Amino acid sequence: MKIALIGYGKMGHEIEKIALQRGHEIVCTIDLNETGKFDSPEFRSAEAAIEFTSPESALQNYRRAFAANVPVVSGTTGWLEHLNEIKAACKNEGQTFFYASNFSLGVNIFYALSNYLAKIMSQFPDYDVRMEETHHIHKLDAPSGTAITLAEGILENLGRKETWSLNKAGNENELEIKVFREGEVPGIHTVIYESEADSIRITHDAKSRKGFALGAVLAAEFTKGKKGFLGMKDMLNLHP
Ligand SMILES: NC(=O)C1=CN([C@@H]2O[C@H](COP(=O)(O)OP(=O)(O)OC[C@H]3O[C@@H](n4cnc5c(N)ncnc54)[C@H](O)[C@@H]3O)[C@@H](O)[C@H]2O)C=CC1
Ligand SMILES: O=C(O)C1=N[C@H](C(=O)O)C[C@H](O)C1
Repeated sequence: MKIALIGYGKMGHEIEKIALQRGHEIVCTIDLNETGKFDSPEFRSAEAAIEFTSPESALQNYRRAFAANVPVVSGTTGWLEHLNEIKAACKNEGQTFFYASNFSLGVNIFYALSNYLAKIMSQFPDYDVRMEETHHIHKLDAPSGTAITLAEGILENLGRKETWSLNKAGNENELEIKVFREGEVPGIHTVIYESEADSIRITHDAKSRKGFALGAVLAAEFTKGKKGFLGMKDMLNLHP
């Protein structure tokens, strides 16, 4: 497949390695201040563009790729206030867009496990729930996109928390997400249920960025011949 990379940072480089190993061709890379490349024949020839940039630039990148009729796979976090605009572009303009807050298989299994645990815990109000996430010091957004997806699943399935809050314990209707930034940590997410008697913790600990990158390349392969807004639920049959 002909793949373009929008964002040639930590994830862009990791994705390039996996894409080449899987026999794909990288036809174009676009990083900061290279927007002219969106109009190039190389970019226009891409069968999918994989976008990992920054919260502020993601939306513009999607629009530019759509203008060239190139399907987009994106993992950039922190831009979801514009989600409806992108869903509308898929529906009304026939664009293809695949989004995941986390592309790794392990985290998507973890989402399903956490949703199931929350459903069980809806019957046991003696347990309070909180979350923790740890990432490298370069990360721009907090909490992580993964933590927000986990929190949304818990709110939906637990039924006794109304919203999540960042680093703010105390209000019993709020699910606290505690954020840590340390060294070069690729990503650790923990969900903790605690009663007076005991605690139950489930953790996903990424060993590297390989799992995220493989998932993004698999998603690009999955978009072939498809239109509309796609996600991991479409690619994997994991979420209850
Ligand atoms: N969904 C997932 O599975 C994962 C998501 N991420 C997310 O992906 C994003 C990028 O992560 P990293 O690669 O670690 O960051 P990074 O900072 O290493 O790389 C981002 C790259 O995008 C470039 N960039 C910034 N603005 C741009 C623009 N307007 N056009 C083109 N390029 C631009 C930067 O110069 C940089 O090279 C973050 O939002 C992060 O949270 C990261 C890992 C996994
Ligand atoms: O910025 C990162 O590195 C990561 N970002 C994603 C997120 O915000 O959840 C996914 C992963 O945890 C790594």
